[in-house]
Amino acid sequence: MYASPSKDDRPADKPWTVPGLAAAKREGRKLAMLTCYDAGFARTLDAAGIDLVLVGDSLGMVVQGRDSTLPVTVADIAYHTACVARGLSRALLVSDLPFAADADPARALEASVAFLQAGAGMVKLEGAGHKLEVIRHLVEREIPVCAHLGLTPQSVLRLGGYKVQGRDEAAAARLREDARAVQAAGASMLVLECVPSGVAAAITADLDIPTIGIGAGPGCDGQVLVLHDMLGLDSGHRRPRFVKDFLAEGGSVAAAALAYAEAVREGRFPDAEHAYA
Ligand SMILES: Nc1nc(=O)c2c([nH]1)NC[C@@H]1CN(c3ccc(C(=O)N[C@@H](CCC(=O)O)C(=O)O)cc3)CN21
Ligand SMILES: CC(C)C(=O)C(=O)O
Repeated sequence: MYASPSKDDRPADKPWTVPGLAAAKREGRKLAMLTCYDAGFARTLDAAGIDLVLVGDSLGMVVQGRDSTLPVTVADIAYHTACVARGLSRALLVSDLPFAADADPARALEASVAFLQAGAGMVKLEGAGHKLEVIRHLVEREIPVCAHLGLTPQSVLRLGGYKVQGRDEAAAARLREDARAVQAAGASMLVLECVPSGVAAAITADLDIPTIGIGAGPGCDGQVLVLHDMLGLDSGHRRPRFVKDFLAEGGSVAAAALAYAEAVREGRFPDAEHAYA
């Protein structure tokens, strides 16, 4: 028997699709995203209503204990993508192209195919510039792409540390141009990391694709945090301003994920204390 549609059919209970993300933005529904690296946490986050999970190259730091994301390989991300995929039934799985795997279109395609075949629904890559060609190459070959601008951790050697980006007017204008360019290249979503709240809000208003902030203020269409950070684990370095421990108030991993999802949806996270002015 087919269930008839009713007011009780919440679209939030259906698996997320790429078109669903753009619809969420149009309808003003905020997206809650967390990183995740294994099936056990994936099941818990999925059940708590987390919309998107990211197998981020942050796994190099929080899982492997390295001091940057640069040593992470395509095989590492593919392995964790397969693990996470087995734990999900509703959340959309995004996998990070690690350092240099997106250096040219052919390499990026090969890695992205491996991630989609392991269960990802989208791949993420850092930057604009020559990466625009990579985005177009992937999107033309039916691979949904999430772009990532602002603080791009794979640029840590050039940047000299993990610092807020787009602080002066010229840098903010460049960031806004890059954001328009990744959308024009075909990106379906955009992560904005460590940018002043006003700049992120302006970019969010400029674009039709959802923006997902981390240290980018409350004006984005969604938020992401590293799982270990929102569970209060010691990351081995100074805790960034945007990190909030949701386990402290939740009392369990499931409650922490639920509290995070609700705080994002209701616009209570991030507040000014967890953003850059
Ligand atoms: N555990 C963890 N959480 C993350 O969010 C994260 C990683 N690892 N690894 C990869 C990158 C590195 N990230 C970081 C790391 C440090 C800061 C940080 O301390 N930022 C300063 C900004 C200072 C400024 O420029 O004003 C801060 O005080 O928040 C930000 C992002 C984000 N990503
Ligand atoms: C922090 C998020 C956005 C990320 O890129 C990662 O986990 O690698």
